[in-house]
Amino acid sequence: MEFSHVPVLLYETIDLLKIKDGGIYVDATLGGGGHSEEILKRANCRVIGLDQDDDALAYALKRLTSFGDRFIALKGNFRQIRKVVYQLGIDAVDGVLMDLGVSSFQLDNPEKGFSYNQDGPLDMRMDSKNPKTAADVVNTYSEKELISIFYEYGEERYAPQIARAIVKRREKKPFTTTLELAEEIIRAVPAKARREKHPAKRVFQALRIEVNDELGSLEEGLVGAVELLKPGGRIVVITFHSLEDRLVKKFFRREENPCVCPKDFPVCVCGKKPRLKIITKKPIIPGPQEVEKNRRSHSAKLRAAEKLSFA
Ligand SMILES: C[S@@+](CC[C@H](N)C(=O)[O-])C[C@H]1O[C@@H](n2cnc3c(N)ncnc32)[C@H](O)[C@@H]1O
Repeated sequence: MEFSHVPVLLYETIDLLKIKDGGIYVDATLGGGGHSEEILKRANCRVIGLDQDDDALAYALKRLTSFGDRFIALKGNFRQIRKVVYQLGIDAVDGVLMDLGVSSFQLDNPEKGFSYNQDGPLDMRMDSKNPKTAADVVNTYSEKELISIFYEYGEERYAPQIARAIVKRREKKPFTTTLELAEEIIRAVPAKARREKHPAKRVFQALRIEVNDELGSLEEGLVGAVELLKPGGRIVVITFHSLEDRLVKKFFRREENPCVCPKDFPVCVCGKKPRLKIITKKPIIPGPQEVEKNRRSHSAKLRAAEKLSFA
């Protein structure tokens, strides 16, 4: 299958990273290498590209081979960003980029099991070594657990109806494919919900987040990234749904203003020092032209912060 992915908010991202000669940058979500390529073109710098998907790594390696040893591709989860970079003998970097979620290549490849429009195995693992698939979640989690992940990770209002239908159906035959599940969800929701977005959209998002522990990885990845940054180094994060964006916003705010002393204390006694300065007071979003050219960019939000010199 042809690898196709249009990088989102490309020039905004590269400008915010302040790419410079001699700099070292981590593209923690390498994907098709679109952002990495632009970083490498911008200055005589180095890029460490990280991805947990073998197919993405293979494609990006081929695409960026002309940059020689300025580009290194590594397999790994960005929750271990520090460990992976330290293993290269590098103890600090000038910038980190996280362009979250899955690429168009992953979404459009039915074999990966992310699509509710095309049939494929109910998989959804970005890392094929991950032992848990979406089928495992759907066929083994209790009804209560399914309701909870559909509510929490999918913000799905019909979570109880959908979980009930899944549990009833799997008693007869476990789910194995994406369309089996999508069709069951369509049957489970009221008719009016079938007229708006695809009724399976939110449940598929929830399952993907659960299978890949996306929010847990993000929390750990952000902590690791900040520790890895040099003073003055920047972190840029592009999110695609409100759960991710909220997490990044809160993390940046906590790092900018970490004091936990009661408000009426005249001076800070908790000793927590700020480590970041937020660069984007409001998130940057794609303009209408970008959204028109690339529909998948419509929900993107970019936030950036800089590591403080004394942090
Ligand atoms: C939106 S795509 C990135 C696209 C890329 N910026 C480009 O221009 O082609 C996200 C990529 O990050 C990878 N990914 C998502 N979460 C990850 C994680 N926790 N650790 C490593 N890679 C991750 C996915 O496998 C996917 O290839």
